[in-house]
Amino acid sequence: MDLIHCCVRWPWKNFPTSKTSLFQKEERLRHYNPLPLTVPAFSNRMPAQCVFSRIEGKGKRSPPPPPGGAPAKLAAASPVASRKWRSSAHALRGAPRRAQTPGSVTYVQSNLPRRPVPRSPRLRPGGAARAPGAGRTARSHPGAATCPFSAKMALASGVRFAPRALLRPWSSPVELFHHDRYRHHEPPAPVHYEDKHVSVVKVWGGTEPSRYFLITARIHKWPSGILRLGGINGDDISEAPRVCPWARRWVQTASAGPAAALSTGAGPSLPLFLLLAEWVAVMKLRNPPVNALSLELLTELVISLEKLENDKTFRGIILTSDCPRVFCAGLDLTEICGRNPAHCAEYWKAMQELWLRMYLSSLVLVAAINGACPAGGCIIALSCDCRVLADNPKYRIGLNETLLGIIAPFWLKDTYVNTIGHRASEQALQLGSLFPPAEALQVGLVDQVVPEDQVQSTALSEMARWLAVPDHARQLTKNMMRKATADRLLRQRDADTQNFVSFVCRDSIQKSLQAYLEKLRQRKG
Ligand SMILES: CCCCC/C=C\C/C=C\CC/C=C/CC(=O)SCCNC(=O)CCNC(=O)[C@H](O)C(C)(C)COP(=O)(O)OP(=O)(O)OC[C@H]1O[C@@H](n2cnc3c(N)ncnc32)[C@H](O)[C@@H]1OP(=O)(O)O
Repeated sequence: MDLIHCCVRWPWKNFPTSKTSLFQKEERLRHYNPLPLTVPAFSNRMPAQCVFSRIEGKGKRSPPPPPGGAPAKLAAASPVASRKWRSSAHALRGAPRRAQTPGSVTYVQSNLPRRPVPRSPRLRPGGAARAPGAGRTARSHPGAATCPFSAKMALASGVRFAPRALLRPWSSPVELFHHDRYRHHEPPAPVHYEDKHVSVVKVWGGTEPSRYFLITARIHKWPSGILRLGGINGDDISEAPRVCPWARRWVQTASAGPAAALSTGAGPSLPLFLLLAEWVAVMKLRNPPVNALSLELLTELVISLEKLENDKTFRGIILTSDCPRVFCAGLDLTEICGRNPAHCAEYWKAMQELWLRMYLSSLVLVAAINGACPAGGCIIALSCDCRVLADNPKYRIGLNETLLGIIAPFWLKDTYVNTIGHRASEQALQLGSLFPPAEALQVGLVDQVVPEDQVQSTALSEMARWLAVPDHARQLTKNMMRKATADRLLRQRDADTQNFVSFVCRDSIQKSLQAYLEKLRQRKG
């Protein structure tokens, strides 16, 4: 199994959601206006703050990433993830750290007006419809006067209350544009910002209500012309890891291009545009040939889930397969065929544990089902919050236990019933139905069926949709919906294990499992 971490542009996590907190924040900022704002600490929670800053004059080489914290946690979770984190973190850290050289950075910050200001910042895209008073309120602080970029952008976009927008170090007019759009459920539209240093050529919104987007910008006098600053809209997930490295690339380009000035201290300074990154883990099941749930894979999954749950950097996991044509073949029959009862018991406990963790996970789990998904594979998918299935008639999904001569335990049945209802489950379970995509969609087993090459990007869009909901409300609701089902297993876990062991260890069941495995092997030949 592989963990790949990608950034989803997600600025809301630390955004004050309640009116009170937003108001308090504003009040605090209005009366206490320390200048310059301190460079935000590089925290575990937010690997990259959206900093709207400008580097001026001499810069120092960026220091190494901090010890401990998120890198250490990630290192424990996955060396790959850790490497990726470190490289991106390093890149993202580079600029703000350089900026910490006294006097070398100016946070874009405006004089805060003493007069009351509208509480809800509204942005009007296109720049034409400037909000009344925007010109008066969006004056920059003298320290920021050398950086007209942000103020101009804010003005062009018609920010009603630019100072507040600019004071939030993780915010920018571009983000606010999207927040606002989102709140008003309007489709995103391209915007255009101009500055003598940078034009943000286009902000590509995801289809509403997703809010990740990419920004294309032109850095004037920049040899490479248009530069993609970040975003993943419409990209295949396999490209998602590029989202973080954009910052690294940008910084690298910066030191190679005209902005070599940054390191030499000569030449013009350039605005630096860092985007907030939050993290969605992409878990790829990789247990060839068919991702059968071996004891090892189950254990890996449980451990990874626990680590991701505990690492508050993550809000969601996209679960998909690295094996061609198969999402997950369900229980590894070799783990319960010809094995002793103790092994079967250990195996079943691991299966229970995985289901419990997934079913009650506080993270958003999206299954990107890019292959066949029978039996236990279907249960893995049903434990997620949302399922996107590739439109291929060979990729069938369902609980086919009866066809193997075995019986789905009550909690598998409950999961099925909770998803597709009682009557449909009754029929499908008895018949051991495996549904092709169109039927799976019709019966409600999956939420979307899309062409195979769009499974990952659709999963990402779905993820954005689910992450749009405040975590606490979504988590409590999930718990409310699922707890009773999970509790039922928790109450009878030992009995369920005993049932399983005594059932699969019966001679007759062992024989039918053997015969089934044999059939699978022969089918290949
Ligand atoms: C009243 C008392 C009640 C008590 C109740 C208590 C407990 C209940 C008891 C039991 C409940 C158990 C719940 C079970 C849920 C399950 O998950 S059972 C597993 C069901 N899985 C399947 O049926 C899937 C079978 N596989 C396939 O259909 C196909 O392999 C595939 C996934 C569609 C892929 O097809 P493809 O053509 O690509 O591959 P091959 O078929 O050629 O297979 C390649 C290779 O892999 C082996 N293999 C396939 N599936 C499994 C598997 N599940 N486990 C182990 N090995 C598998 C296959 O044999 C081939 O092997 P090779 O020839 O050696 O290469």
